[in-house]
Amino acid sequence: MTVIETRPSAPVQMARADVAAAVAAAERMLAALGVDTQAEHLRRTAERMVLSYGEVLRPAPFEATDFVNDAKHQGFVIVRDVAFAAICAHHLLPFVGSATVGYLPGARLLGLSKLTRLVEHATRGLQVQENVTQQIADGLQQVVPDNGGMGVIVEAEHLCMTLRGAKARGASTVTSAWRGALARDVSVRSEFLSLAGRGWRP
Ligand SMILES: Nc1nc2c(ncn2[C@@H]2O[C@H](COP(=O)(O)OP(=O)(O)OP(=O)(O)O)[C@@H](O)[C@H]2O)c(=O)[nH]1
Ligand SMILES: [Zn+2]
Repeated sequence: MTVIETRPSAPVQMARADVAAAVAAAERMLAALGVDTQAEHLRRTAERMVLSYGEVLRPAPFEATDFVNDAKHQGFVIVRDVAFAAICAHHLLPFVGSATVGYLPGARLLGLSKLTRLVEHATRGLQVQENVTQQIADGLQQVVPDNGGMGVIVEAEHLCMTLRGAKARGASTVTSAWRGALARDVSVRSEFLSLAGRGWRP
């Protein structure tokens, strides 16, 4: 069993964060934006901001329980539509969506919930969607190294693109990662897409 630790490169580590300094800075930022930080609803907002970011940015380690593949299952194992919310590295606004993650097992099977935990783990930190997609695939490779191939599809709405800026309401971004047989063989990839329920999409 592999323990997936906090990524050493995770940009935010609250253990190292100076919460008091962050609250003071957030207070100053709100005041500089013209916010009345003494109004009743806003008095503790700087502190809540800092604690909220601390909570959503830090990946929690987990144990990737695996089992012997005693039935010698050779078909795909796919968990579809794992919902997530992440924070974008460029604007610190959320991007919200879902991931579909699957692999062709070898001698070991991964506990199904661990596929969803890989998604949760990859969506902590200040992130961009392409990195989330690759990190889910990298994590899966780490916990089931003898897999025959894997596929990851991530779809999300970026609030930095829909709430502000381009205001592209309804636009979603799709990213994919293919490894092993799925990278080599278009028919294996097509089977994954059809099982993932995305065969009808470009
Ligand atoms: N590749 C990639 N880009 C992202 C992601 N999240 C946000 N961005 C983009 O990061 C870019 C930042 O561009 P800038 O021109 O520096 O920022 P900006 O002036 O706020 O740009 P606009 O959003 O176009 O108003 C924007 O095009 C965002 O859409 C992501 O997950 N992946
Ligand atoms: Zn953004």
